[in-house]
Amino acid sequence: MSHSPSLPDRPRLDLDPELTDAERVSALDEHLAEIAQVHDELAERLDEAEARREELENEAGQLQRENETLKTSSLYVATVEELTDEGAIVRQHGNNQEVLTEISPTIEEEVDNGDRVAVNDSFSVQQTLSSETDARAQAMQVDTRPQVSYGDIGGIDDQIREVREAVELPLLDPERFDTVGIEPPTGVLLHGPPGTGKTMLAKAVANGTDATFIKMAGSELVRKFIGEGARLVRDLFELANEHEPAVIFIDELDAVAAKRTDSKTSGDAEVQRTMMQLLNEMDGFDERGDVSIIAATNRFDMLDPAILRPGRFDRLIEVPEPDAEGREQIFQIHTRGTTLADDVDFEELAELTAGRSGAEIESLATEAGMFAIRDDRTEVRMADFEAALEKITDEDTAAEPIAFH
Ligand SMILES: Nc1ncnc2c1ncn2[C@@H]1O[C@H](COP(=O)(O)OP(=O)(O)OP(=O)(O)O)[C@@H](O)[C@H]1O
Repeated sequence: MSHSPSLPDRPRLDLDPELTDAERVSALDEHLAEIAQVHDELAERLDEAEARREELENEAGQLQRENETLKTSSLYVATVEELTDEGAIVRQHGNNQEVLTEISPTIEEEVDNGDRVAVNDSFSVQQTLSSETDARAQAMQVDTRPQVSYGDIGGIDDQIREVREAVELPLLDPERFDTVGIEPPTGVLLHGPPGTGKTMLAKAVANGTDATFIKMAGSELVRKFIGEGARLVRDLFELANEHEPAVIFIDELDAVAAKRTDSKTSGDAEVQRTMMQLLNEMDGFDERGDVSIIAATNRFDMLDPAILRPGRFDRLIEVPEPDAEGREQIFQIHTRGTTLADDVDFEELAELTAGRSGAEIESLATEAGMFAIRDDRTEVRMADFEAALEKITDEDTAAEPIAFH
């Protein structure tokens, strides 16, 4: 197809006034023929242009559709294992498949080993994932100055003492262990029902030793960051080293360290890999500096005994539901900033809340405050606590038929 930009010249007609009629007619005929020719030529050009327009329209439509599918089709998340001359080796999360693939030229420069990237159906790397979506940032919560102190925790004084012995002493006074000739515990495992202050305790230890608190939730490792568990565990210990002194807190340890089952599903294999990485990190713990490891679980019975061997989580501390005295203390702690009426009796409230955890007592105190606010009062009365307790008990009954006491 020709696309010559210039159009044929417009035929000109110069009639000599001296011409005879016959000559004039023949000149006009000739001119008409020229015009007809230019017309044909232009008509042909127009056809060509129309055809070209149609072709371009089709092309545009196709690109538009491709663009839409690219935008709407899901991309898979993978990690770049290695950049080679032949392309990038990426490992897809979820199924752990390793593939040799190419990187889209527009982002070739940005991609590095270890990056999280998005790949399309044919595994070609389409984009690198920004730091906001970076699993490391999402999976770990770093608090350089946790605000919890031992005085904020009620009813578990023995546990506080035990944790301090196991974690603070080796950090603050390592010679004492040397002198007696014993190894300080490697990891402390807090176990007990939910909401009893295990996380608080780990934060308070970090606060008490001026250490950075780094938390990772075991359940998220296996649910949200499938395929990345082992790498994240390695990152966790690396991060702790960078932030020395640091307290590593692994919540819901049972999610990554459950007893081995016979099933050979890939999910299980993935959890196993994560646990192996954790065991490796803990076994290499001697060379580590001022890093303490604390873990928590509500499902002690589910733990793989391998994780409890000496040199791993070798200090077990049970954090039970608070007793009456503990509940009274927790009421006091969570109403420190509250204006209380004289009739508020924590001893009685403690009796009324048998079986409740610290977390539940905290929400009870908040709920009681809400009753006072609704009633336009500035002080919270005993009746507000009672109403709050009733509300919470009703909610429990609605949520599950077997309620607390
Ligand atoms: N012993 C306690 N003293 C004071 N407050 C407590 C106590 N236990 C729990 N709380 C309150 O409940 C909240 C939740 O507690 P925390 O997260 O420490 O519980 P946990 O044992 O780690 O729970 P889970 O097992 O569900 O992670 C705390 O922020 C705190 O306000």
